[in-house]
Amino acid sequence: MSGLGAFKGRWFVVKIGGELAADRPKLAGSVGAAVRAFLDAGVRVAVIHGGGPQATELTNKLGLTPRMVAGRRVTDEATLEVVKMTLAGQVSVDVAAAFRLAGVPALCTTGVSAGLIDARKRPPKVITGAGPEPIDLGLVGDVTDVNTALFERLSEAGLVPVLGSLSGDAQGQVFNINADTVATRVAAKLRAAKLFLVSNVPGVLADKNDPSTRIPTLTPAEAQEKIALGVIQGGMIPKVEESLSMLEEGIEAIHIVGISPAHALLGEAQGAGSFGTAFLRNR
Ligand SMILES: Nc1ncnc2c1ncn2[C@@H]1O[C@H](COP(=O)(O)OP(=O)(O)O)[C@@H](O)[C@H]1O
Ligand SMILES: CC(=O)N[C@@H](CCC(=O)OP(=O)(O)O)C(=O)O
Repeated sequence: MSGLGAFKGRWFVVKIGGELAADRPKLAGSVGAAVRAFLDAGVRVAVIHGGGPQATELTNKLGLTPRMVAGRRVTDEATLEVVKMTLAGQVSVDVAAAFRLAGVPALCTTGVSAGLIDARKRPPKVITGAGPEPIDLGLVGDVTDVNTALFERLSEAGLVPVLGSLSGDAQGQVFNINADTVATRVAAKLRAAKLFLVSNVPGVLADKNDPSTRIPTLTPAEAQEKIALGVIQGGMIPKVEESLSMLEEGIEAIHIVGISPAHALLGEAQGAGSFGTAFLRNR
């Protein structure tokens, strides 16, 4: 028995790092198969994907210079064009194809569509790991609202909403948002039973270069300490920070999990800390 039946009717939100979209059969056999199993158990699923590596690659090809600050992209007009081309283009179609392969009816779009994700420009902020001065990230947004009624309707129609992490406002402005951030906000608004951040690493590692050092569970205090000590760096910082903010909003289970082995996501859904890193409010 899978144990997933306990979550029937609840939402699972799954975030896929952009890097994972490149290998469609691998994505289908891991995340796709897990989402199929969630749906079969009556769990509602929403997926958010990134596309950071593809955006960086295209930025370089165009002779522009990518700039990341603590895992977030500084986004001027030209960079936003690149992010639109990659997230809403290449990555969206690759993810759609992988889900087709897995027999998952995914409707792939971005948070801009029908106001699924509403945002406003993020004001300059002091960013962890980037010095004491406030940083203006340009056309990067903060989520202001999630159209949960539309998520519900898509789910009731038998579809899995799959969103690239672009968002917009009613004035027609488009914003780039870190996909981990969008996934966290969507999970909170949907009151999701679980949020999974699926990445190229098996979880939070005590030594980021050694996959055998996965930490099965972390409390908020332990996670903050690992950021302060520099054990958690770069793209892992937004994942962990967003996870912690979500725990503060009262949601109990966030899991950072890898794409390998293929059954890691499904296994982690059935046993917290068995294949990834689970964030728990208390232990
Ligand atoms: N302690 C850590 N444990 C695991 N990964 C870490 C750690 N510190 C930094 N990282 C880096 O974070 C990366 C994952 O973040 P990121 O590349 O943004 O993933 P994604 O594109 O899936 O959102 C890993 O590839 C790794 O290089
Ligand atoms: C503001 C910001 O940083 N946006 C991200 C959105 C894509 C993303 O998060 O992609 P991954 O999940 O593959 O890292 C970016 O432009 O890279």
